Amino acid sequence: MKQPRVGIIGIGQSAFKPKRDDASYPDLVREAVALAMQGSQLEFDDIDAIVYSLSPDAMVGIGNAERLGVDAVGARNKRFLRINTGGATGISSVAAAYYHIASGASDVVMTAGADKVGECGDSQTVLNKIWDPIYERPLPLGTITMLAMSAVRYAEKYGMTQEDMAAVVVKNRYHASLNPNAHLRKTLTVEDVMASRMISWPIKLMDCCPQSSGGGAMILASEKYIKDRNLDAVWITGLGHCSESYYIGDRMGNDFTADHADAFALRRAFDRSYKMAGITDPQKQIHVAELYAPFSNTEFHSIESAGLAEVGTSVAQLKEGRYTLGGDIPVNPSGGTLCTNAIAVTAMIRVAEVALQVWGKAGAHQVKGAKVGVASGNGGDHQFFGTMVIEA
Ligand SMILES: CC(=O)SCCNC(=O)CCNC(=O)[C@H](O)C(C)(C)COP(=O)(O)OP(=O)(O)OC[C@H]1O[C@@H](n2cnc3c(N)ncnc32)[C@H](O)[C@@H]1OP(=O)(O)O
Repeated sequence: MKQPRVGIIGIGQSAFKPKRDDASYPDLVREAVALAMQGSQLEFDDIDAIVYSLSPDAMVGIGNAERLGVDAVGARNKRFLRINTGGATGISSVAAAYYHIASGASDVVMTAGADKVGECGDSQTVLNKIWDPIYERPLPLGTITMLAMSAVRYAEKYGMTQEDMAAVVVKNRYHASLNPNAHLRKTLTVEDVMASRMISWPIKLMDCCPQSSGGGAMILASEKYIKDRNLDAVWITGLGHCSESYYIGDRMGNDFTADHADAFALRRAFDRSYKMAGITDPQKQIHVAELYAPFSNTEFHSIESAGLAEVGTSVAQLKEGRYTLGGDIPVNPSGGTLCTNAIAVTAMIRVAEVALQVWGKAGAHQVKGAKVGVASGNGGDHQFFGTMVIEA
């Protein structure tokens, strides 16, 4: 039986900034919701259910902040569900909205959220609390030290250098310079990145994503609803998830369950969404990718997990320009997570940006002729992964 499709009919995203002193947390959610509503030709009463995208709420400084979100999204008397899979929260939320519709429970679902990472004090101190208090927290682990270990391992296995990592930053900053919503928009050279201060070897300041504040929202609807009203839409044709062990110590060494260099669980999530979408040769069938990569080194294993390069070959291909706008398969044409990271909605923005690309609405960072794209999200201690194929 042919599965009914789920379409994306509205997208709203803030201009992401280091701080949004002008807007409270629910104001930021509302800002994105209003933008998504504007694009969708719908009224609030048309929305059946809300999926609320909220990762660890210590970032926004309000415990169980989804309670505040109910009014911000107009959810009174509606179905309401909070999702949290760390950095993957945004793509998990779009997936939960998809499942509401695919199950037949709802016709029109909104997913929305916001984050104020730039206003949380010190994200690394907050994020350290996600690790086991006895075995891993005291190392000390933060997202940067965790993914620095991944960088060391990837460099050891495949020969990546710090200059190669810098080349990812140069590409993404160029892309972000074309995206008015991106947080870090200044273009850089490899030398600029190399000269920036060391944070956790080999990751330097410019190899890091920033701490961003802003909101995101998307509206999804059933194929029947869209066709009956002759609405404009792009389509989610594949989605996949996979999770990994909590203990990162179990992902290293000679007897590993999964090597921290390679993001095997992410690869499985891509395989699942490609199978559903009928993608058999991603390098030929995917025109654009928005891959969740918060630190420069992680873009390489994300590209390889997405099947856009053989394992260990993405460094060379990136340097040849294959993933830059104008190249064969542009990766993160929005500037990606490396230039903007409001954690609760970052993975939603990956999906939204791919949707805008295949819709032909991405503005100055549009990939010419893009009709099929893929998005991903990573969260927890590199533990939860989600992927999605979007088609025009
Ligand atoms: C699943 C996931 O998403 S994992 C990722 C989750 N997110 C994170 O882990 C956030 C990672 N980033 C950070 O923690 C911080 O940005 C850090 C540690 C890299 C830097 O923070 P700090 O040392 O406190 O820098 P601080 O905020 O004081 O800023 C100092 C300067 O560096 C700049 N800066 C801060 N972060 C970055 C960055 N990532 N890249 C480039 N410049 C930056 C600031 O704009 C500021 O510039 P200015 O002096 O010209 O105004």
